[in-house]
Amino acid sequence: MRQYEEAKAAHPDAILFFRMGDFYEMFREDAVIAARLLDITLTSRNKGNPDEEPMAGVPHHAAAGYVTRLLAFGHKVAICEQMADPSTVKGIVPRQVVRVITPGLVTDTEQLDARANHYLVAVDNESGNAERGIALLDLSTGELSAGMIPDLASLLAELARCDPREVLVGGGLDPDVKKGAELAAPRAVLRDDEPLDDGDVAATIDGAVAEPIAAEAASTLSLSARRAAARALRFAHKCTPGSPLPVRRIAPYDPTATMRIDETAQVHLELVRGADGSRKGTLLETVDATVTPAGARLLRRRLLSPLIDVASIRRRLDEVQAFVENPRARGDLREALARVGDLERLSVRTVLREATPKDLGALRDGLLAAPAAVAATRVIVDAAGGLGAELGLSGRSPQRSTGEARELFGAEVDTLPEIAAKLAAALVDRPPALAREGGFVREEYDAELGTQRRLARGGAEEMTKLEAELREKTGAGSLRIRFTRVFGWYIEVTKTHLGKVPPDFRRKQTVAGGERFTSDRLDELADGLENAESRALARETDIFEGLVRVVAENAERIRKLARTLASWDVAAALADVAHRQDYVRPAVDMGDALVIEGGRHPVVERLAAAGRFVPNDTTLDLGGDRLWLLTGPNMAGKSTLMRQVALITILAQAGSFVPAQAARVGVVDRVLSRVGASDNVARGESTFMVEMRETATILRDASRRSLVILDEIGRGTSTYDGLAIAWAVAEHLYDAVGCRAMFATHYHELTELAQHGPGVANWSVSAREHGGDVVFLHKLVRGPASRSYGVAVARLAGVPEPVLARAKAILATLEAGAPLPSGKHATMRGRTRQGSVQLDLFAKAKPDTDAAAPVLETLRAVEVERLTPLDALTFVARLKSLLPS
Ligand SMILES: Nc1ncnc2c1ncn2[C@@H]1O[C@H](COP(=O)(O)OP(=O)(O)OP(=O)(O)O)[C@@H](O)[C@H]1O
Repeated sequence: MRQYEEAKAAHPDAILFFRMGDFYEMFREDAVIAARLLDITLTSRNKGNPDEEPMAGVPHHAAAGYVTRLLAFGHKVAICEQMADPSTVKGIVPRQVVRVITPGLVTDTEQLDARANHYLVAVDNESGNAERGIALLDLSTGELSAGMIPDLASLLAELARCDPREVLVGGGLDPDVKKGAELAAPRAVLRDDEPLDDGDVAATIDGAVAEPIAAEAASTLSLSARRAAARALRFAHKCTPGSPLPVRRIAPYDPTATMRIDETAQVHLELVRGADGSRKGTLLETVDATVTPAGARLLRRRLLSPLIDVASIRRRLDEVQAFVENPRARGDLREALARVGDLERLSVRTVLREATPKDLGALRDGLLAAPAAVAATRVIVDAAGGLGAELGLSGRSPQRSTGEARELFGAEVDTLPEIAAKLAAALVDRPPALAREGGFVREEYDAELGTQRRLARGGAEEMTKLEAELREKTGAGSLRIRFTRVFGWYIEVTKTHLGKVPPDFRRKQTVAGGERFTSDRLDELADGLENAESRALARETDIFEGLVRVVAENAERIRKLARTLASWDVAAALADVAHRQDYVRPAVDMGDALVIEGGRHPVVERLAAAGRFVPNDTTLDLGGDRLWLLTGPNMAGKSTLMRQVALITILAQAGSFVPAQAARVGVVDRVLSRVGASDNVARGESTFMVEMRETATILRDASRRSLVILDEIGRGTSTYDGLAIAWAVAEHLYDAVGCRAMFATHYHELTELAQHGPGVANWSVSAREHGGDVVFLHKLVRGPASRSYGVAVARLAGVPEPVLARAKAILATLEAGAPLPSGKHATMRGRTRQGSVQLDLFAKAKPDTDAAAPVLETLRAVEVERLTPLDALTFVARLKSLLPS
């Protein structure tokens, strides 16, 4: 247990999987926790003795599944392995913790979602400022980026975007970060990180990786960013003590270089996760036709951080267009890529010395498929002279030159032919997942291996021959030569034939049906055979380690290839979607307009029956209509329309074609949205509180270049408050922010805002009533909605007829300005229509009105300290009497 004590002392916060033969055993508290969480039997070690203690175990070959479950509960798992074959060691087998698996540091392809990155995030807040350093590490792909985050809202947007499994916070977990992070990154385990001295930053970074990267990082990154990177690397390095981390650079991460999609907008727009947390019904699911895991991950990242640099966006669109125009190249490429697999993650596994023969086999298949992918893109380069015109509204039609196409698709792509050839020559067609049983290297690959295998095979044949010989010689028909792992080779003779056993047989064991023997000849053959087998296995292990080393040395080349293939995969996939779903290339510029002709909602159009989705034109333009007031009955399609505008913008800036007949997108820096009312019980806040908080964020963060989408602001409170807030918010967006905004509302009074100034436009989504039922046309028309059809929609929803009839009657009287059934006046709408109360919300606050003047005068004159309580009451009554009734 000394070894156990040592390993546990080094990793007190992890559950220790202590390898003993074919099992990983857990002891004490670890065993108790694991038994409870994994539903495995809790036993005890040294039962009945004073040092009896709890123990639980899992078979080593099934460990991955158990580890995954423990990680899901937020635990760390330390894997302590036997470092030598127990049969070759005298005394205690040396053991060592080779890996600590934590929720954020998973590299086993079986445990990872192939189509999403798996991040550990480190936040450095030691300065205590709102501006923090942030680092994003995906150990499974070896990517690390770091930068500065200006404020808490940006931090939460970033956490929501990358959906980390673990967040390290240096400088103390302040309650705001903790609360925000728990909501923005619900799957993450939050950890307080240890202190870090500024002087240790460079050494910590370089100590964790194979080749120094700290100096280069210092030239591009701020100290806080590097501190965050050092925290992530320090943590990861402690978890993979045996090998340097597969990180080759710290990529600068600049949140201002990409469109920020607010945490709430990500949720409301259902970009990558739907309401139920899955991919179902999301934008990602609709446009993700990638065929490689790395391509899927890249597309996901691109959708969550669209670009704002026009040239880069056009470059991506050029790639997509090239594949739209070359369906054959697209098809060939996708066919080749489908065989490529996950080169990125597999190469990282070789660097971490975690690769299995199966992984090497997959790498081989991927590398062998790469040249066909390159050849497919060559077709595009060759056809480049004749590439067509840019579509969309820009009116330009640039002819792409061969040079540009060559630049797009890389003049030279290194497909590592020598590594592919080596792996192809060495490995069998389908290598097994476990290295220790051998059988994955081709016999022809290595002379020594060939010799030993032949000897082993020869030995096995000799055994068969010997068995036949002995049977014949002794006349014992039931004589068998057998092998078991524990017992080795033996000759078994059943009871009936024992009399025929020759004298040179030596008895080894008595079993139920007979006796087991050995002989000199059998021993000699068995030795030869075992020797040959173990030599063959040793040789194979050497070859395997050599191959892993060679691949690891070339990991950076493989990753470069993987990145190229991933970006082609994304372009070809988007082209495929564009082709199938009839998307067009958007024109993207730095203008102020967002012009969509015949736009469709990418997700809703797929769910609608074929041909039933109604396209709509929308133009938001800082020089024209920039604030849309959208009215229309429930279920008319207001939310759908607004989301469609946001999604088309996001798709365009992510570099995708868009679901429209034509589109021009003047770059948007942020998409901010507040859609629908949702309770946030976790935050302990009411619907209205959440709504106002989100609205506050929008008003604070929106810039002139932002796109703001507000759906039914103010609905969570009383009508007057709600309308007043909605009105003021719309005004602020118009006057102070001056951005492009869409505002859907059921407050018909709000449509009067159109008189506020140029650029405020009323639109409505039309519906028709037909025999008491409402028919949704889903078509946008200029002007406010004429009425709201609430009662008709209620009928659609199955509200009983008597209730509907009563509602209709009340509505009619209200609209005529009559009081409520209780006798009191209630609605704003009725009175406004009659003109009896005109809302004058735009009027600036007026100075004291004439009516209030006597009240104020009286108030000013009173000497408060001379009033008795009774006087005070009388005084209030007098004040009241001075006010006009
Ligand atoms: N352009 C369209 N073409 C066809 N069907 C549409 C269209 N727009 C919306 N729909 C359908 O109408 C349904 C209701 O749309 P949506 O939720 O956008 O309405 P809404 O006006 O926002 O309603 P509410 O005011 O009740 O929130 C959608 O689920 C969709 O199926």
